Amino acid sequence: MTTSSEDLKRSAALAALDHVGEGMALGIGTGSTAAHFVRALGARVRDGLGIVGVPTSEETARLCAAEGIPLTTLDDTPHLHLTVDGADEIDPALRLIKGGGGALLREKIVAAASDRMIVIADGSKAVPVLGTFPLPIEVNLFGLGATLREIGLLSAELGLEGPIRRRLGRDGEPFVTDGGHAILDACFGRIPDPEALAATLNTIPGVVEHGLFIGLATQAAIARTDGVEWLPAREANRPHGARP
Ligand SMILES: O=C(CO)[C@H](O)[C@H](O)COP(=O)(O)O
Repeated sequence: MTTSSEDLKRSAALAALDHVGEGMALGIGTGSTAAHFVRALGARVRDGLGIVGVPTSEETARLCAAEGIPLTTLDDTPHLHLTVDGADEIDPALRLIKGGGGALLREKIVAAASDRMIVIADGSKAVPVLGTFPLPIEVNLFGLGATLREIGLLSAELGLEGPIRRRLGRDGEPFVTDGGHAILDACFGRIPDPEALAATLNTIPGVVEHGLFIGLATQAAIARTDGVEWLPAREANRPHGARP
């Protein structure tokens, strides 16, 4: 019997669900893998599990509502126990590229508000070096051309070259995030020093956020045909608010 990629995503989601307990405040991720988690969590909630969730996108909020998962906001619940989310790439140090679904800003805010972040993914997302997946960068619509130029110039100083394109939606129109911003997809290829690139992007005024998640994931559940591999690069329970 063959195992489909959806089966693997579901296996990773179910492995993460084992870490959810009564009374938890959860960050709930976005994307097709996170959707498996939402559906499995919904079934547990209907069986009586008491949790509240903060969704990382309008799409996830709609799915949670359909599953009967009680939702809250970071205004009412600013400290979360655990976030479960997918990723586009995961390296051995648990550094991530996220934002393939365009939700990276809320995903990063929610992950940063959480004691722990479990990344769920099928094996295709585990890479030795980040960068094959184009890096999503959320930018303000004002000054978009100038921001794009600045990203190109500063990343070239780090030895990173390649096209940077404004993302289009399925309808061919420019993609707009839940926060009303644009996404640029930077096709740099290998990113040997993600910390340096993150620090550089953080200095560019029009950049709202970027898809490099560094020091946020505490564990990853990577589902392969022979089972779920956990990457515990660091033990869970990063002190709240402490980031390297
Ligand atoms: O970062 C994300 C959305 O912004 C997703 O978690 C990431 O794109 C993975 O999605 P999928 O599980 O559908 O492959």
